[in-house]
Amino acid sequence: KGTTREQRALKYLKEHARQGDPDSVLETFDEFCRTQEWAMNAAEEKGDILDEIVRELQPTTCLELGTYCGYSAVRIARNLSPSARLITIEVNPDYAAVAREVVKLAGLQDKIEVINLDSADVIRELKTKYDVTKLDLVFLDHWKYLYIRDIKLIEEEKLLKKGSVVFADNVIIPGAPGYLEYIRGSKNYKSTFYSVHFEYMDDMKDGVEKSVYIGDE
Ligand SMILES: O=C(NCCNC(=O)c1cc(-c2ccc(F)cc2)cc(O)c1O)c1cc(O)ncn1
Ligand SMILES: [Mg+2]
Repeated sequence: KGTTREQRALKYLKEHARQGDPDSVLETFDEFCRTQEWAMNAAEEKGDILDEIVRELQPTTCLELGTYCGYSAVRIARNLSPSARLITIEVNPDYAAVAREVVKLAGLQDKIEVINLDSADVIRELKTKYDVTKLDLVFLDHWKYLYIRDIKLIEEEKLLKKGSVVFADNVIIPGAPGYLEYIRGSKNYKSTFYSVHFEYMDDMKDGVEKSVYIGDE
C-alpha cells in the first residue's frame, strides 16, 4: 500500500466524521482503531481521565508533547474555554501533517497550534517566541525516554505554577521508569497513578500518571 496507517486513518475520518464536530471525529477515530487498524491514541479510558482533568482545571494554556494524529489534541481542545489554547509538538513531519488535517476536520484550528519541531527546542522558546507565561496543563505522550528530559526543561524555564497539572501517558507500556522515579521522588509534585487499559486492547493494562505541581512558582 502506498499509504501509511496514519493517512488511511485520516481518509476514514474525512469519509465518516462530521466536519466541525470534535466528538464525531473522536468517535470515528475510535471506531477506525477498533474495526480497521490499531493506532496509538490516548483512547477511551485514558481520554476520559484527560477530559476530567481539563473540565476540572479549566486550563488557559496547555502543552502536549507527542501529537501523533491529533486525537488527544482534539480531546483536550474540545473542552477548552473560548480564549484557551493548546500548543502541541510533534517531531515527525508525517504525523504532524496528518494531525493538522484532523484538527481542521474537528474545526479546532483556532485553539490548537501543531508545531513540527523537536520538543526541547520549542520548550526553550515558549516564553520568548510563543508568548507563553505559564503552562496550566502539560500532556506527555511523545518518546517515553524524553519525558524526564522535557519535564526538567519545563521546570528550568519556570513554566509551571502551583496547581499546574502534568499528565503522562504510557507509564507502564512502553513505560517511562526514569520519569516515574523522578516525578514521584520530587517534593514539587503530588502524583496519582491510574491503572487503565492500553488503547483499544481490553486485555492489556497500561498506566497514566497525574502530577500536580506544588513547588515554588
Ligand atoms: O515515537 C514517536 N511518536 C509516538 C510517541 N508515542 C509512543 O511511542 C507510544 C507508543 C505506544 C506503543 C506501545 C506498545 C506497542 F507495542 C506499540 C506502541 C503507545 C503509546 O500510547 C505511545 O504514545 C515518534 C516516531 C517517529 O518516527 N518520529 C517521531 N516520534
Ligand atoms: Mg501514548
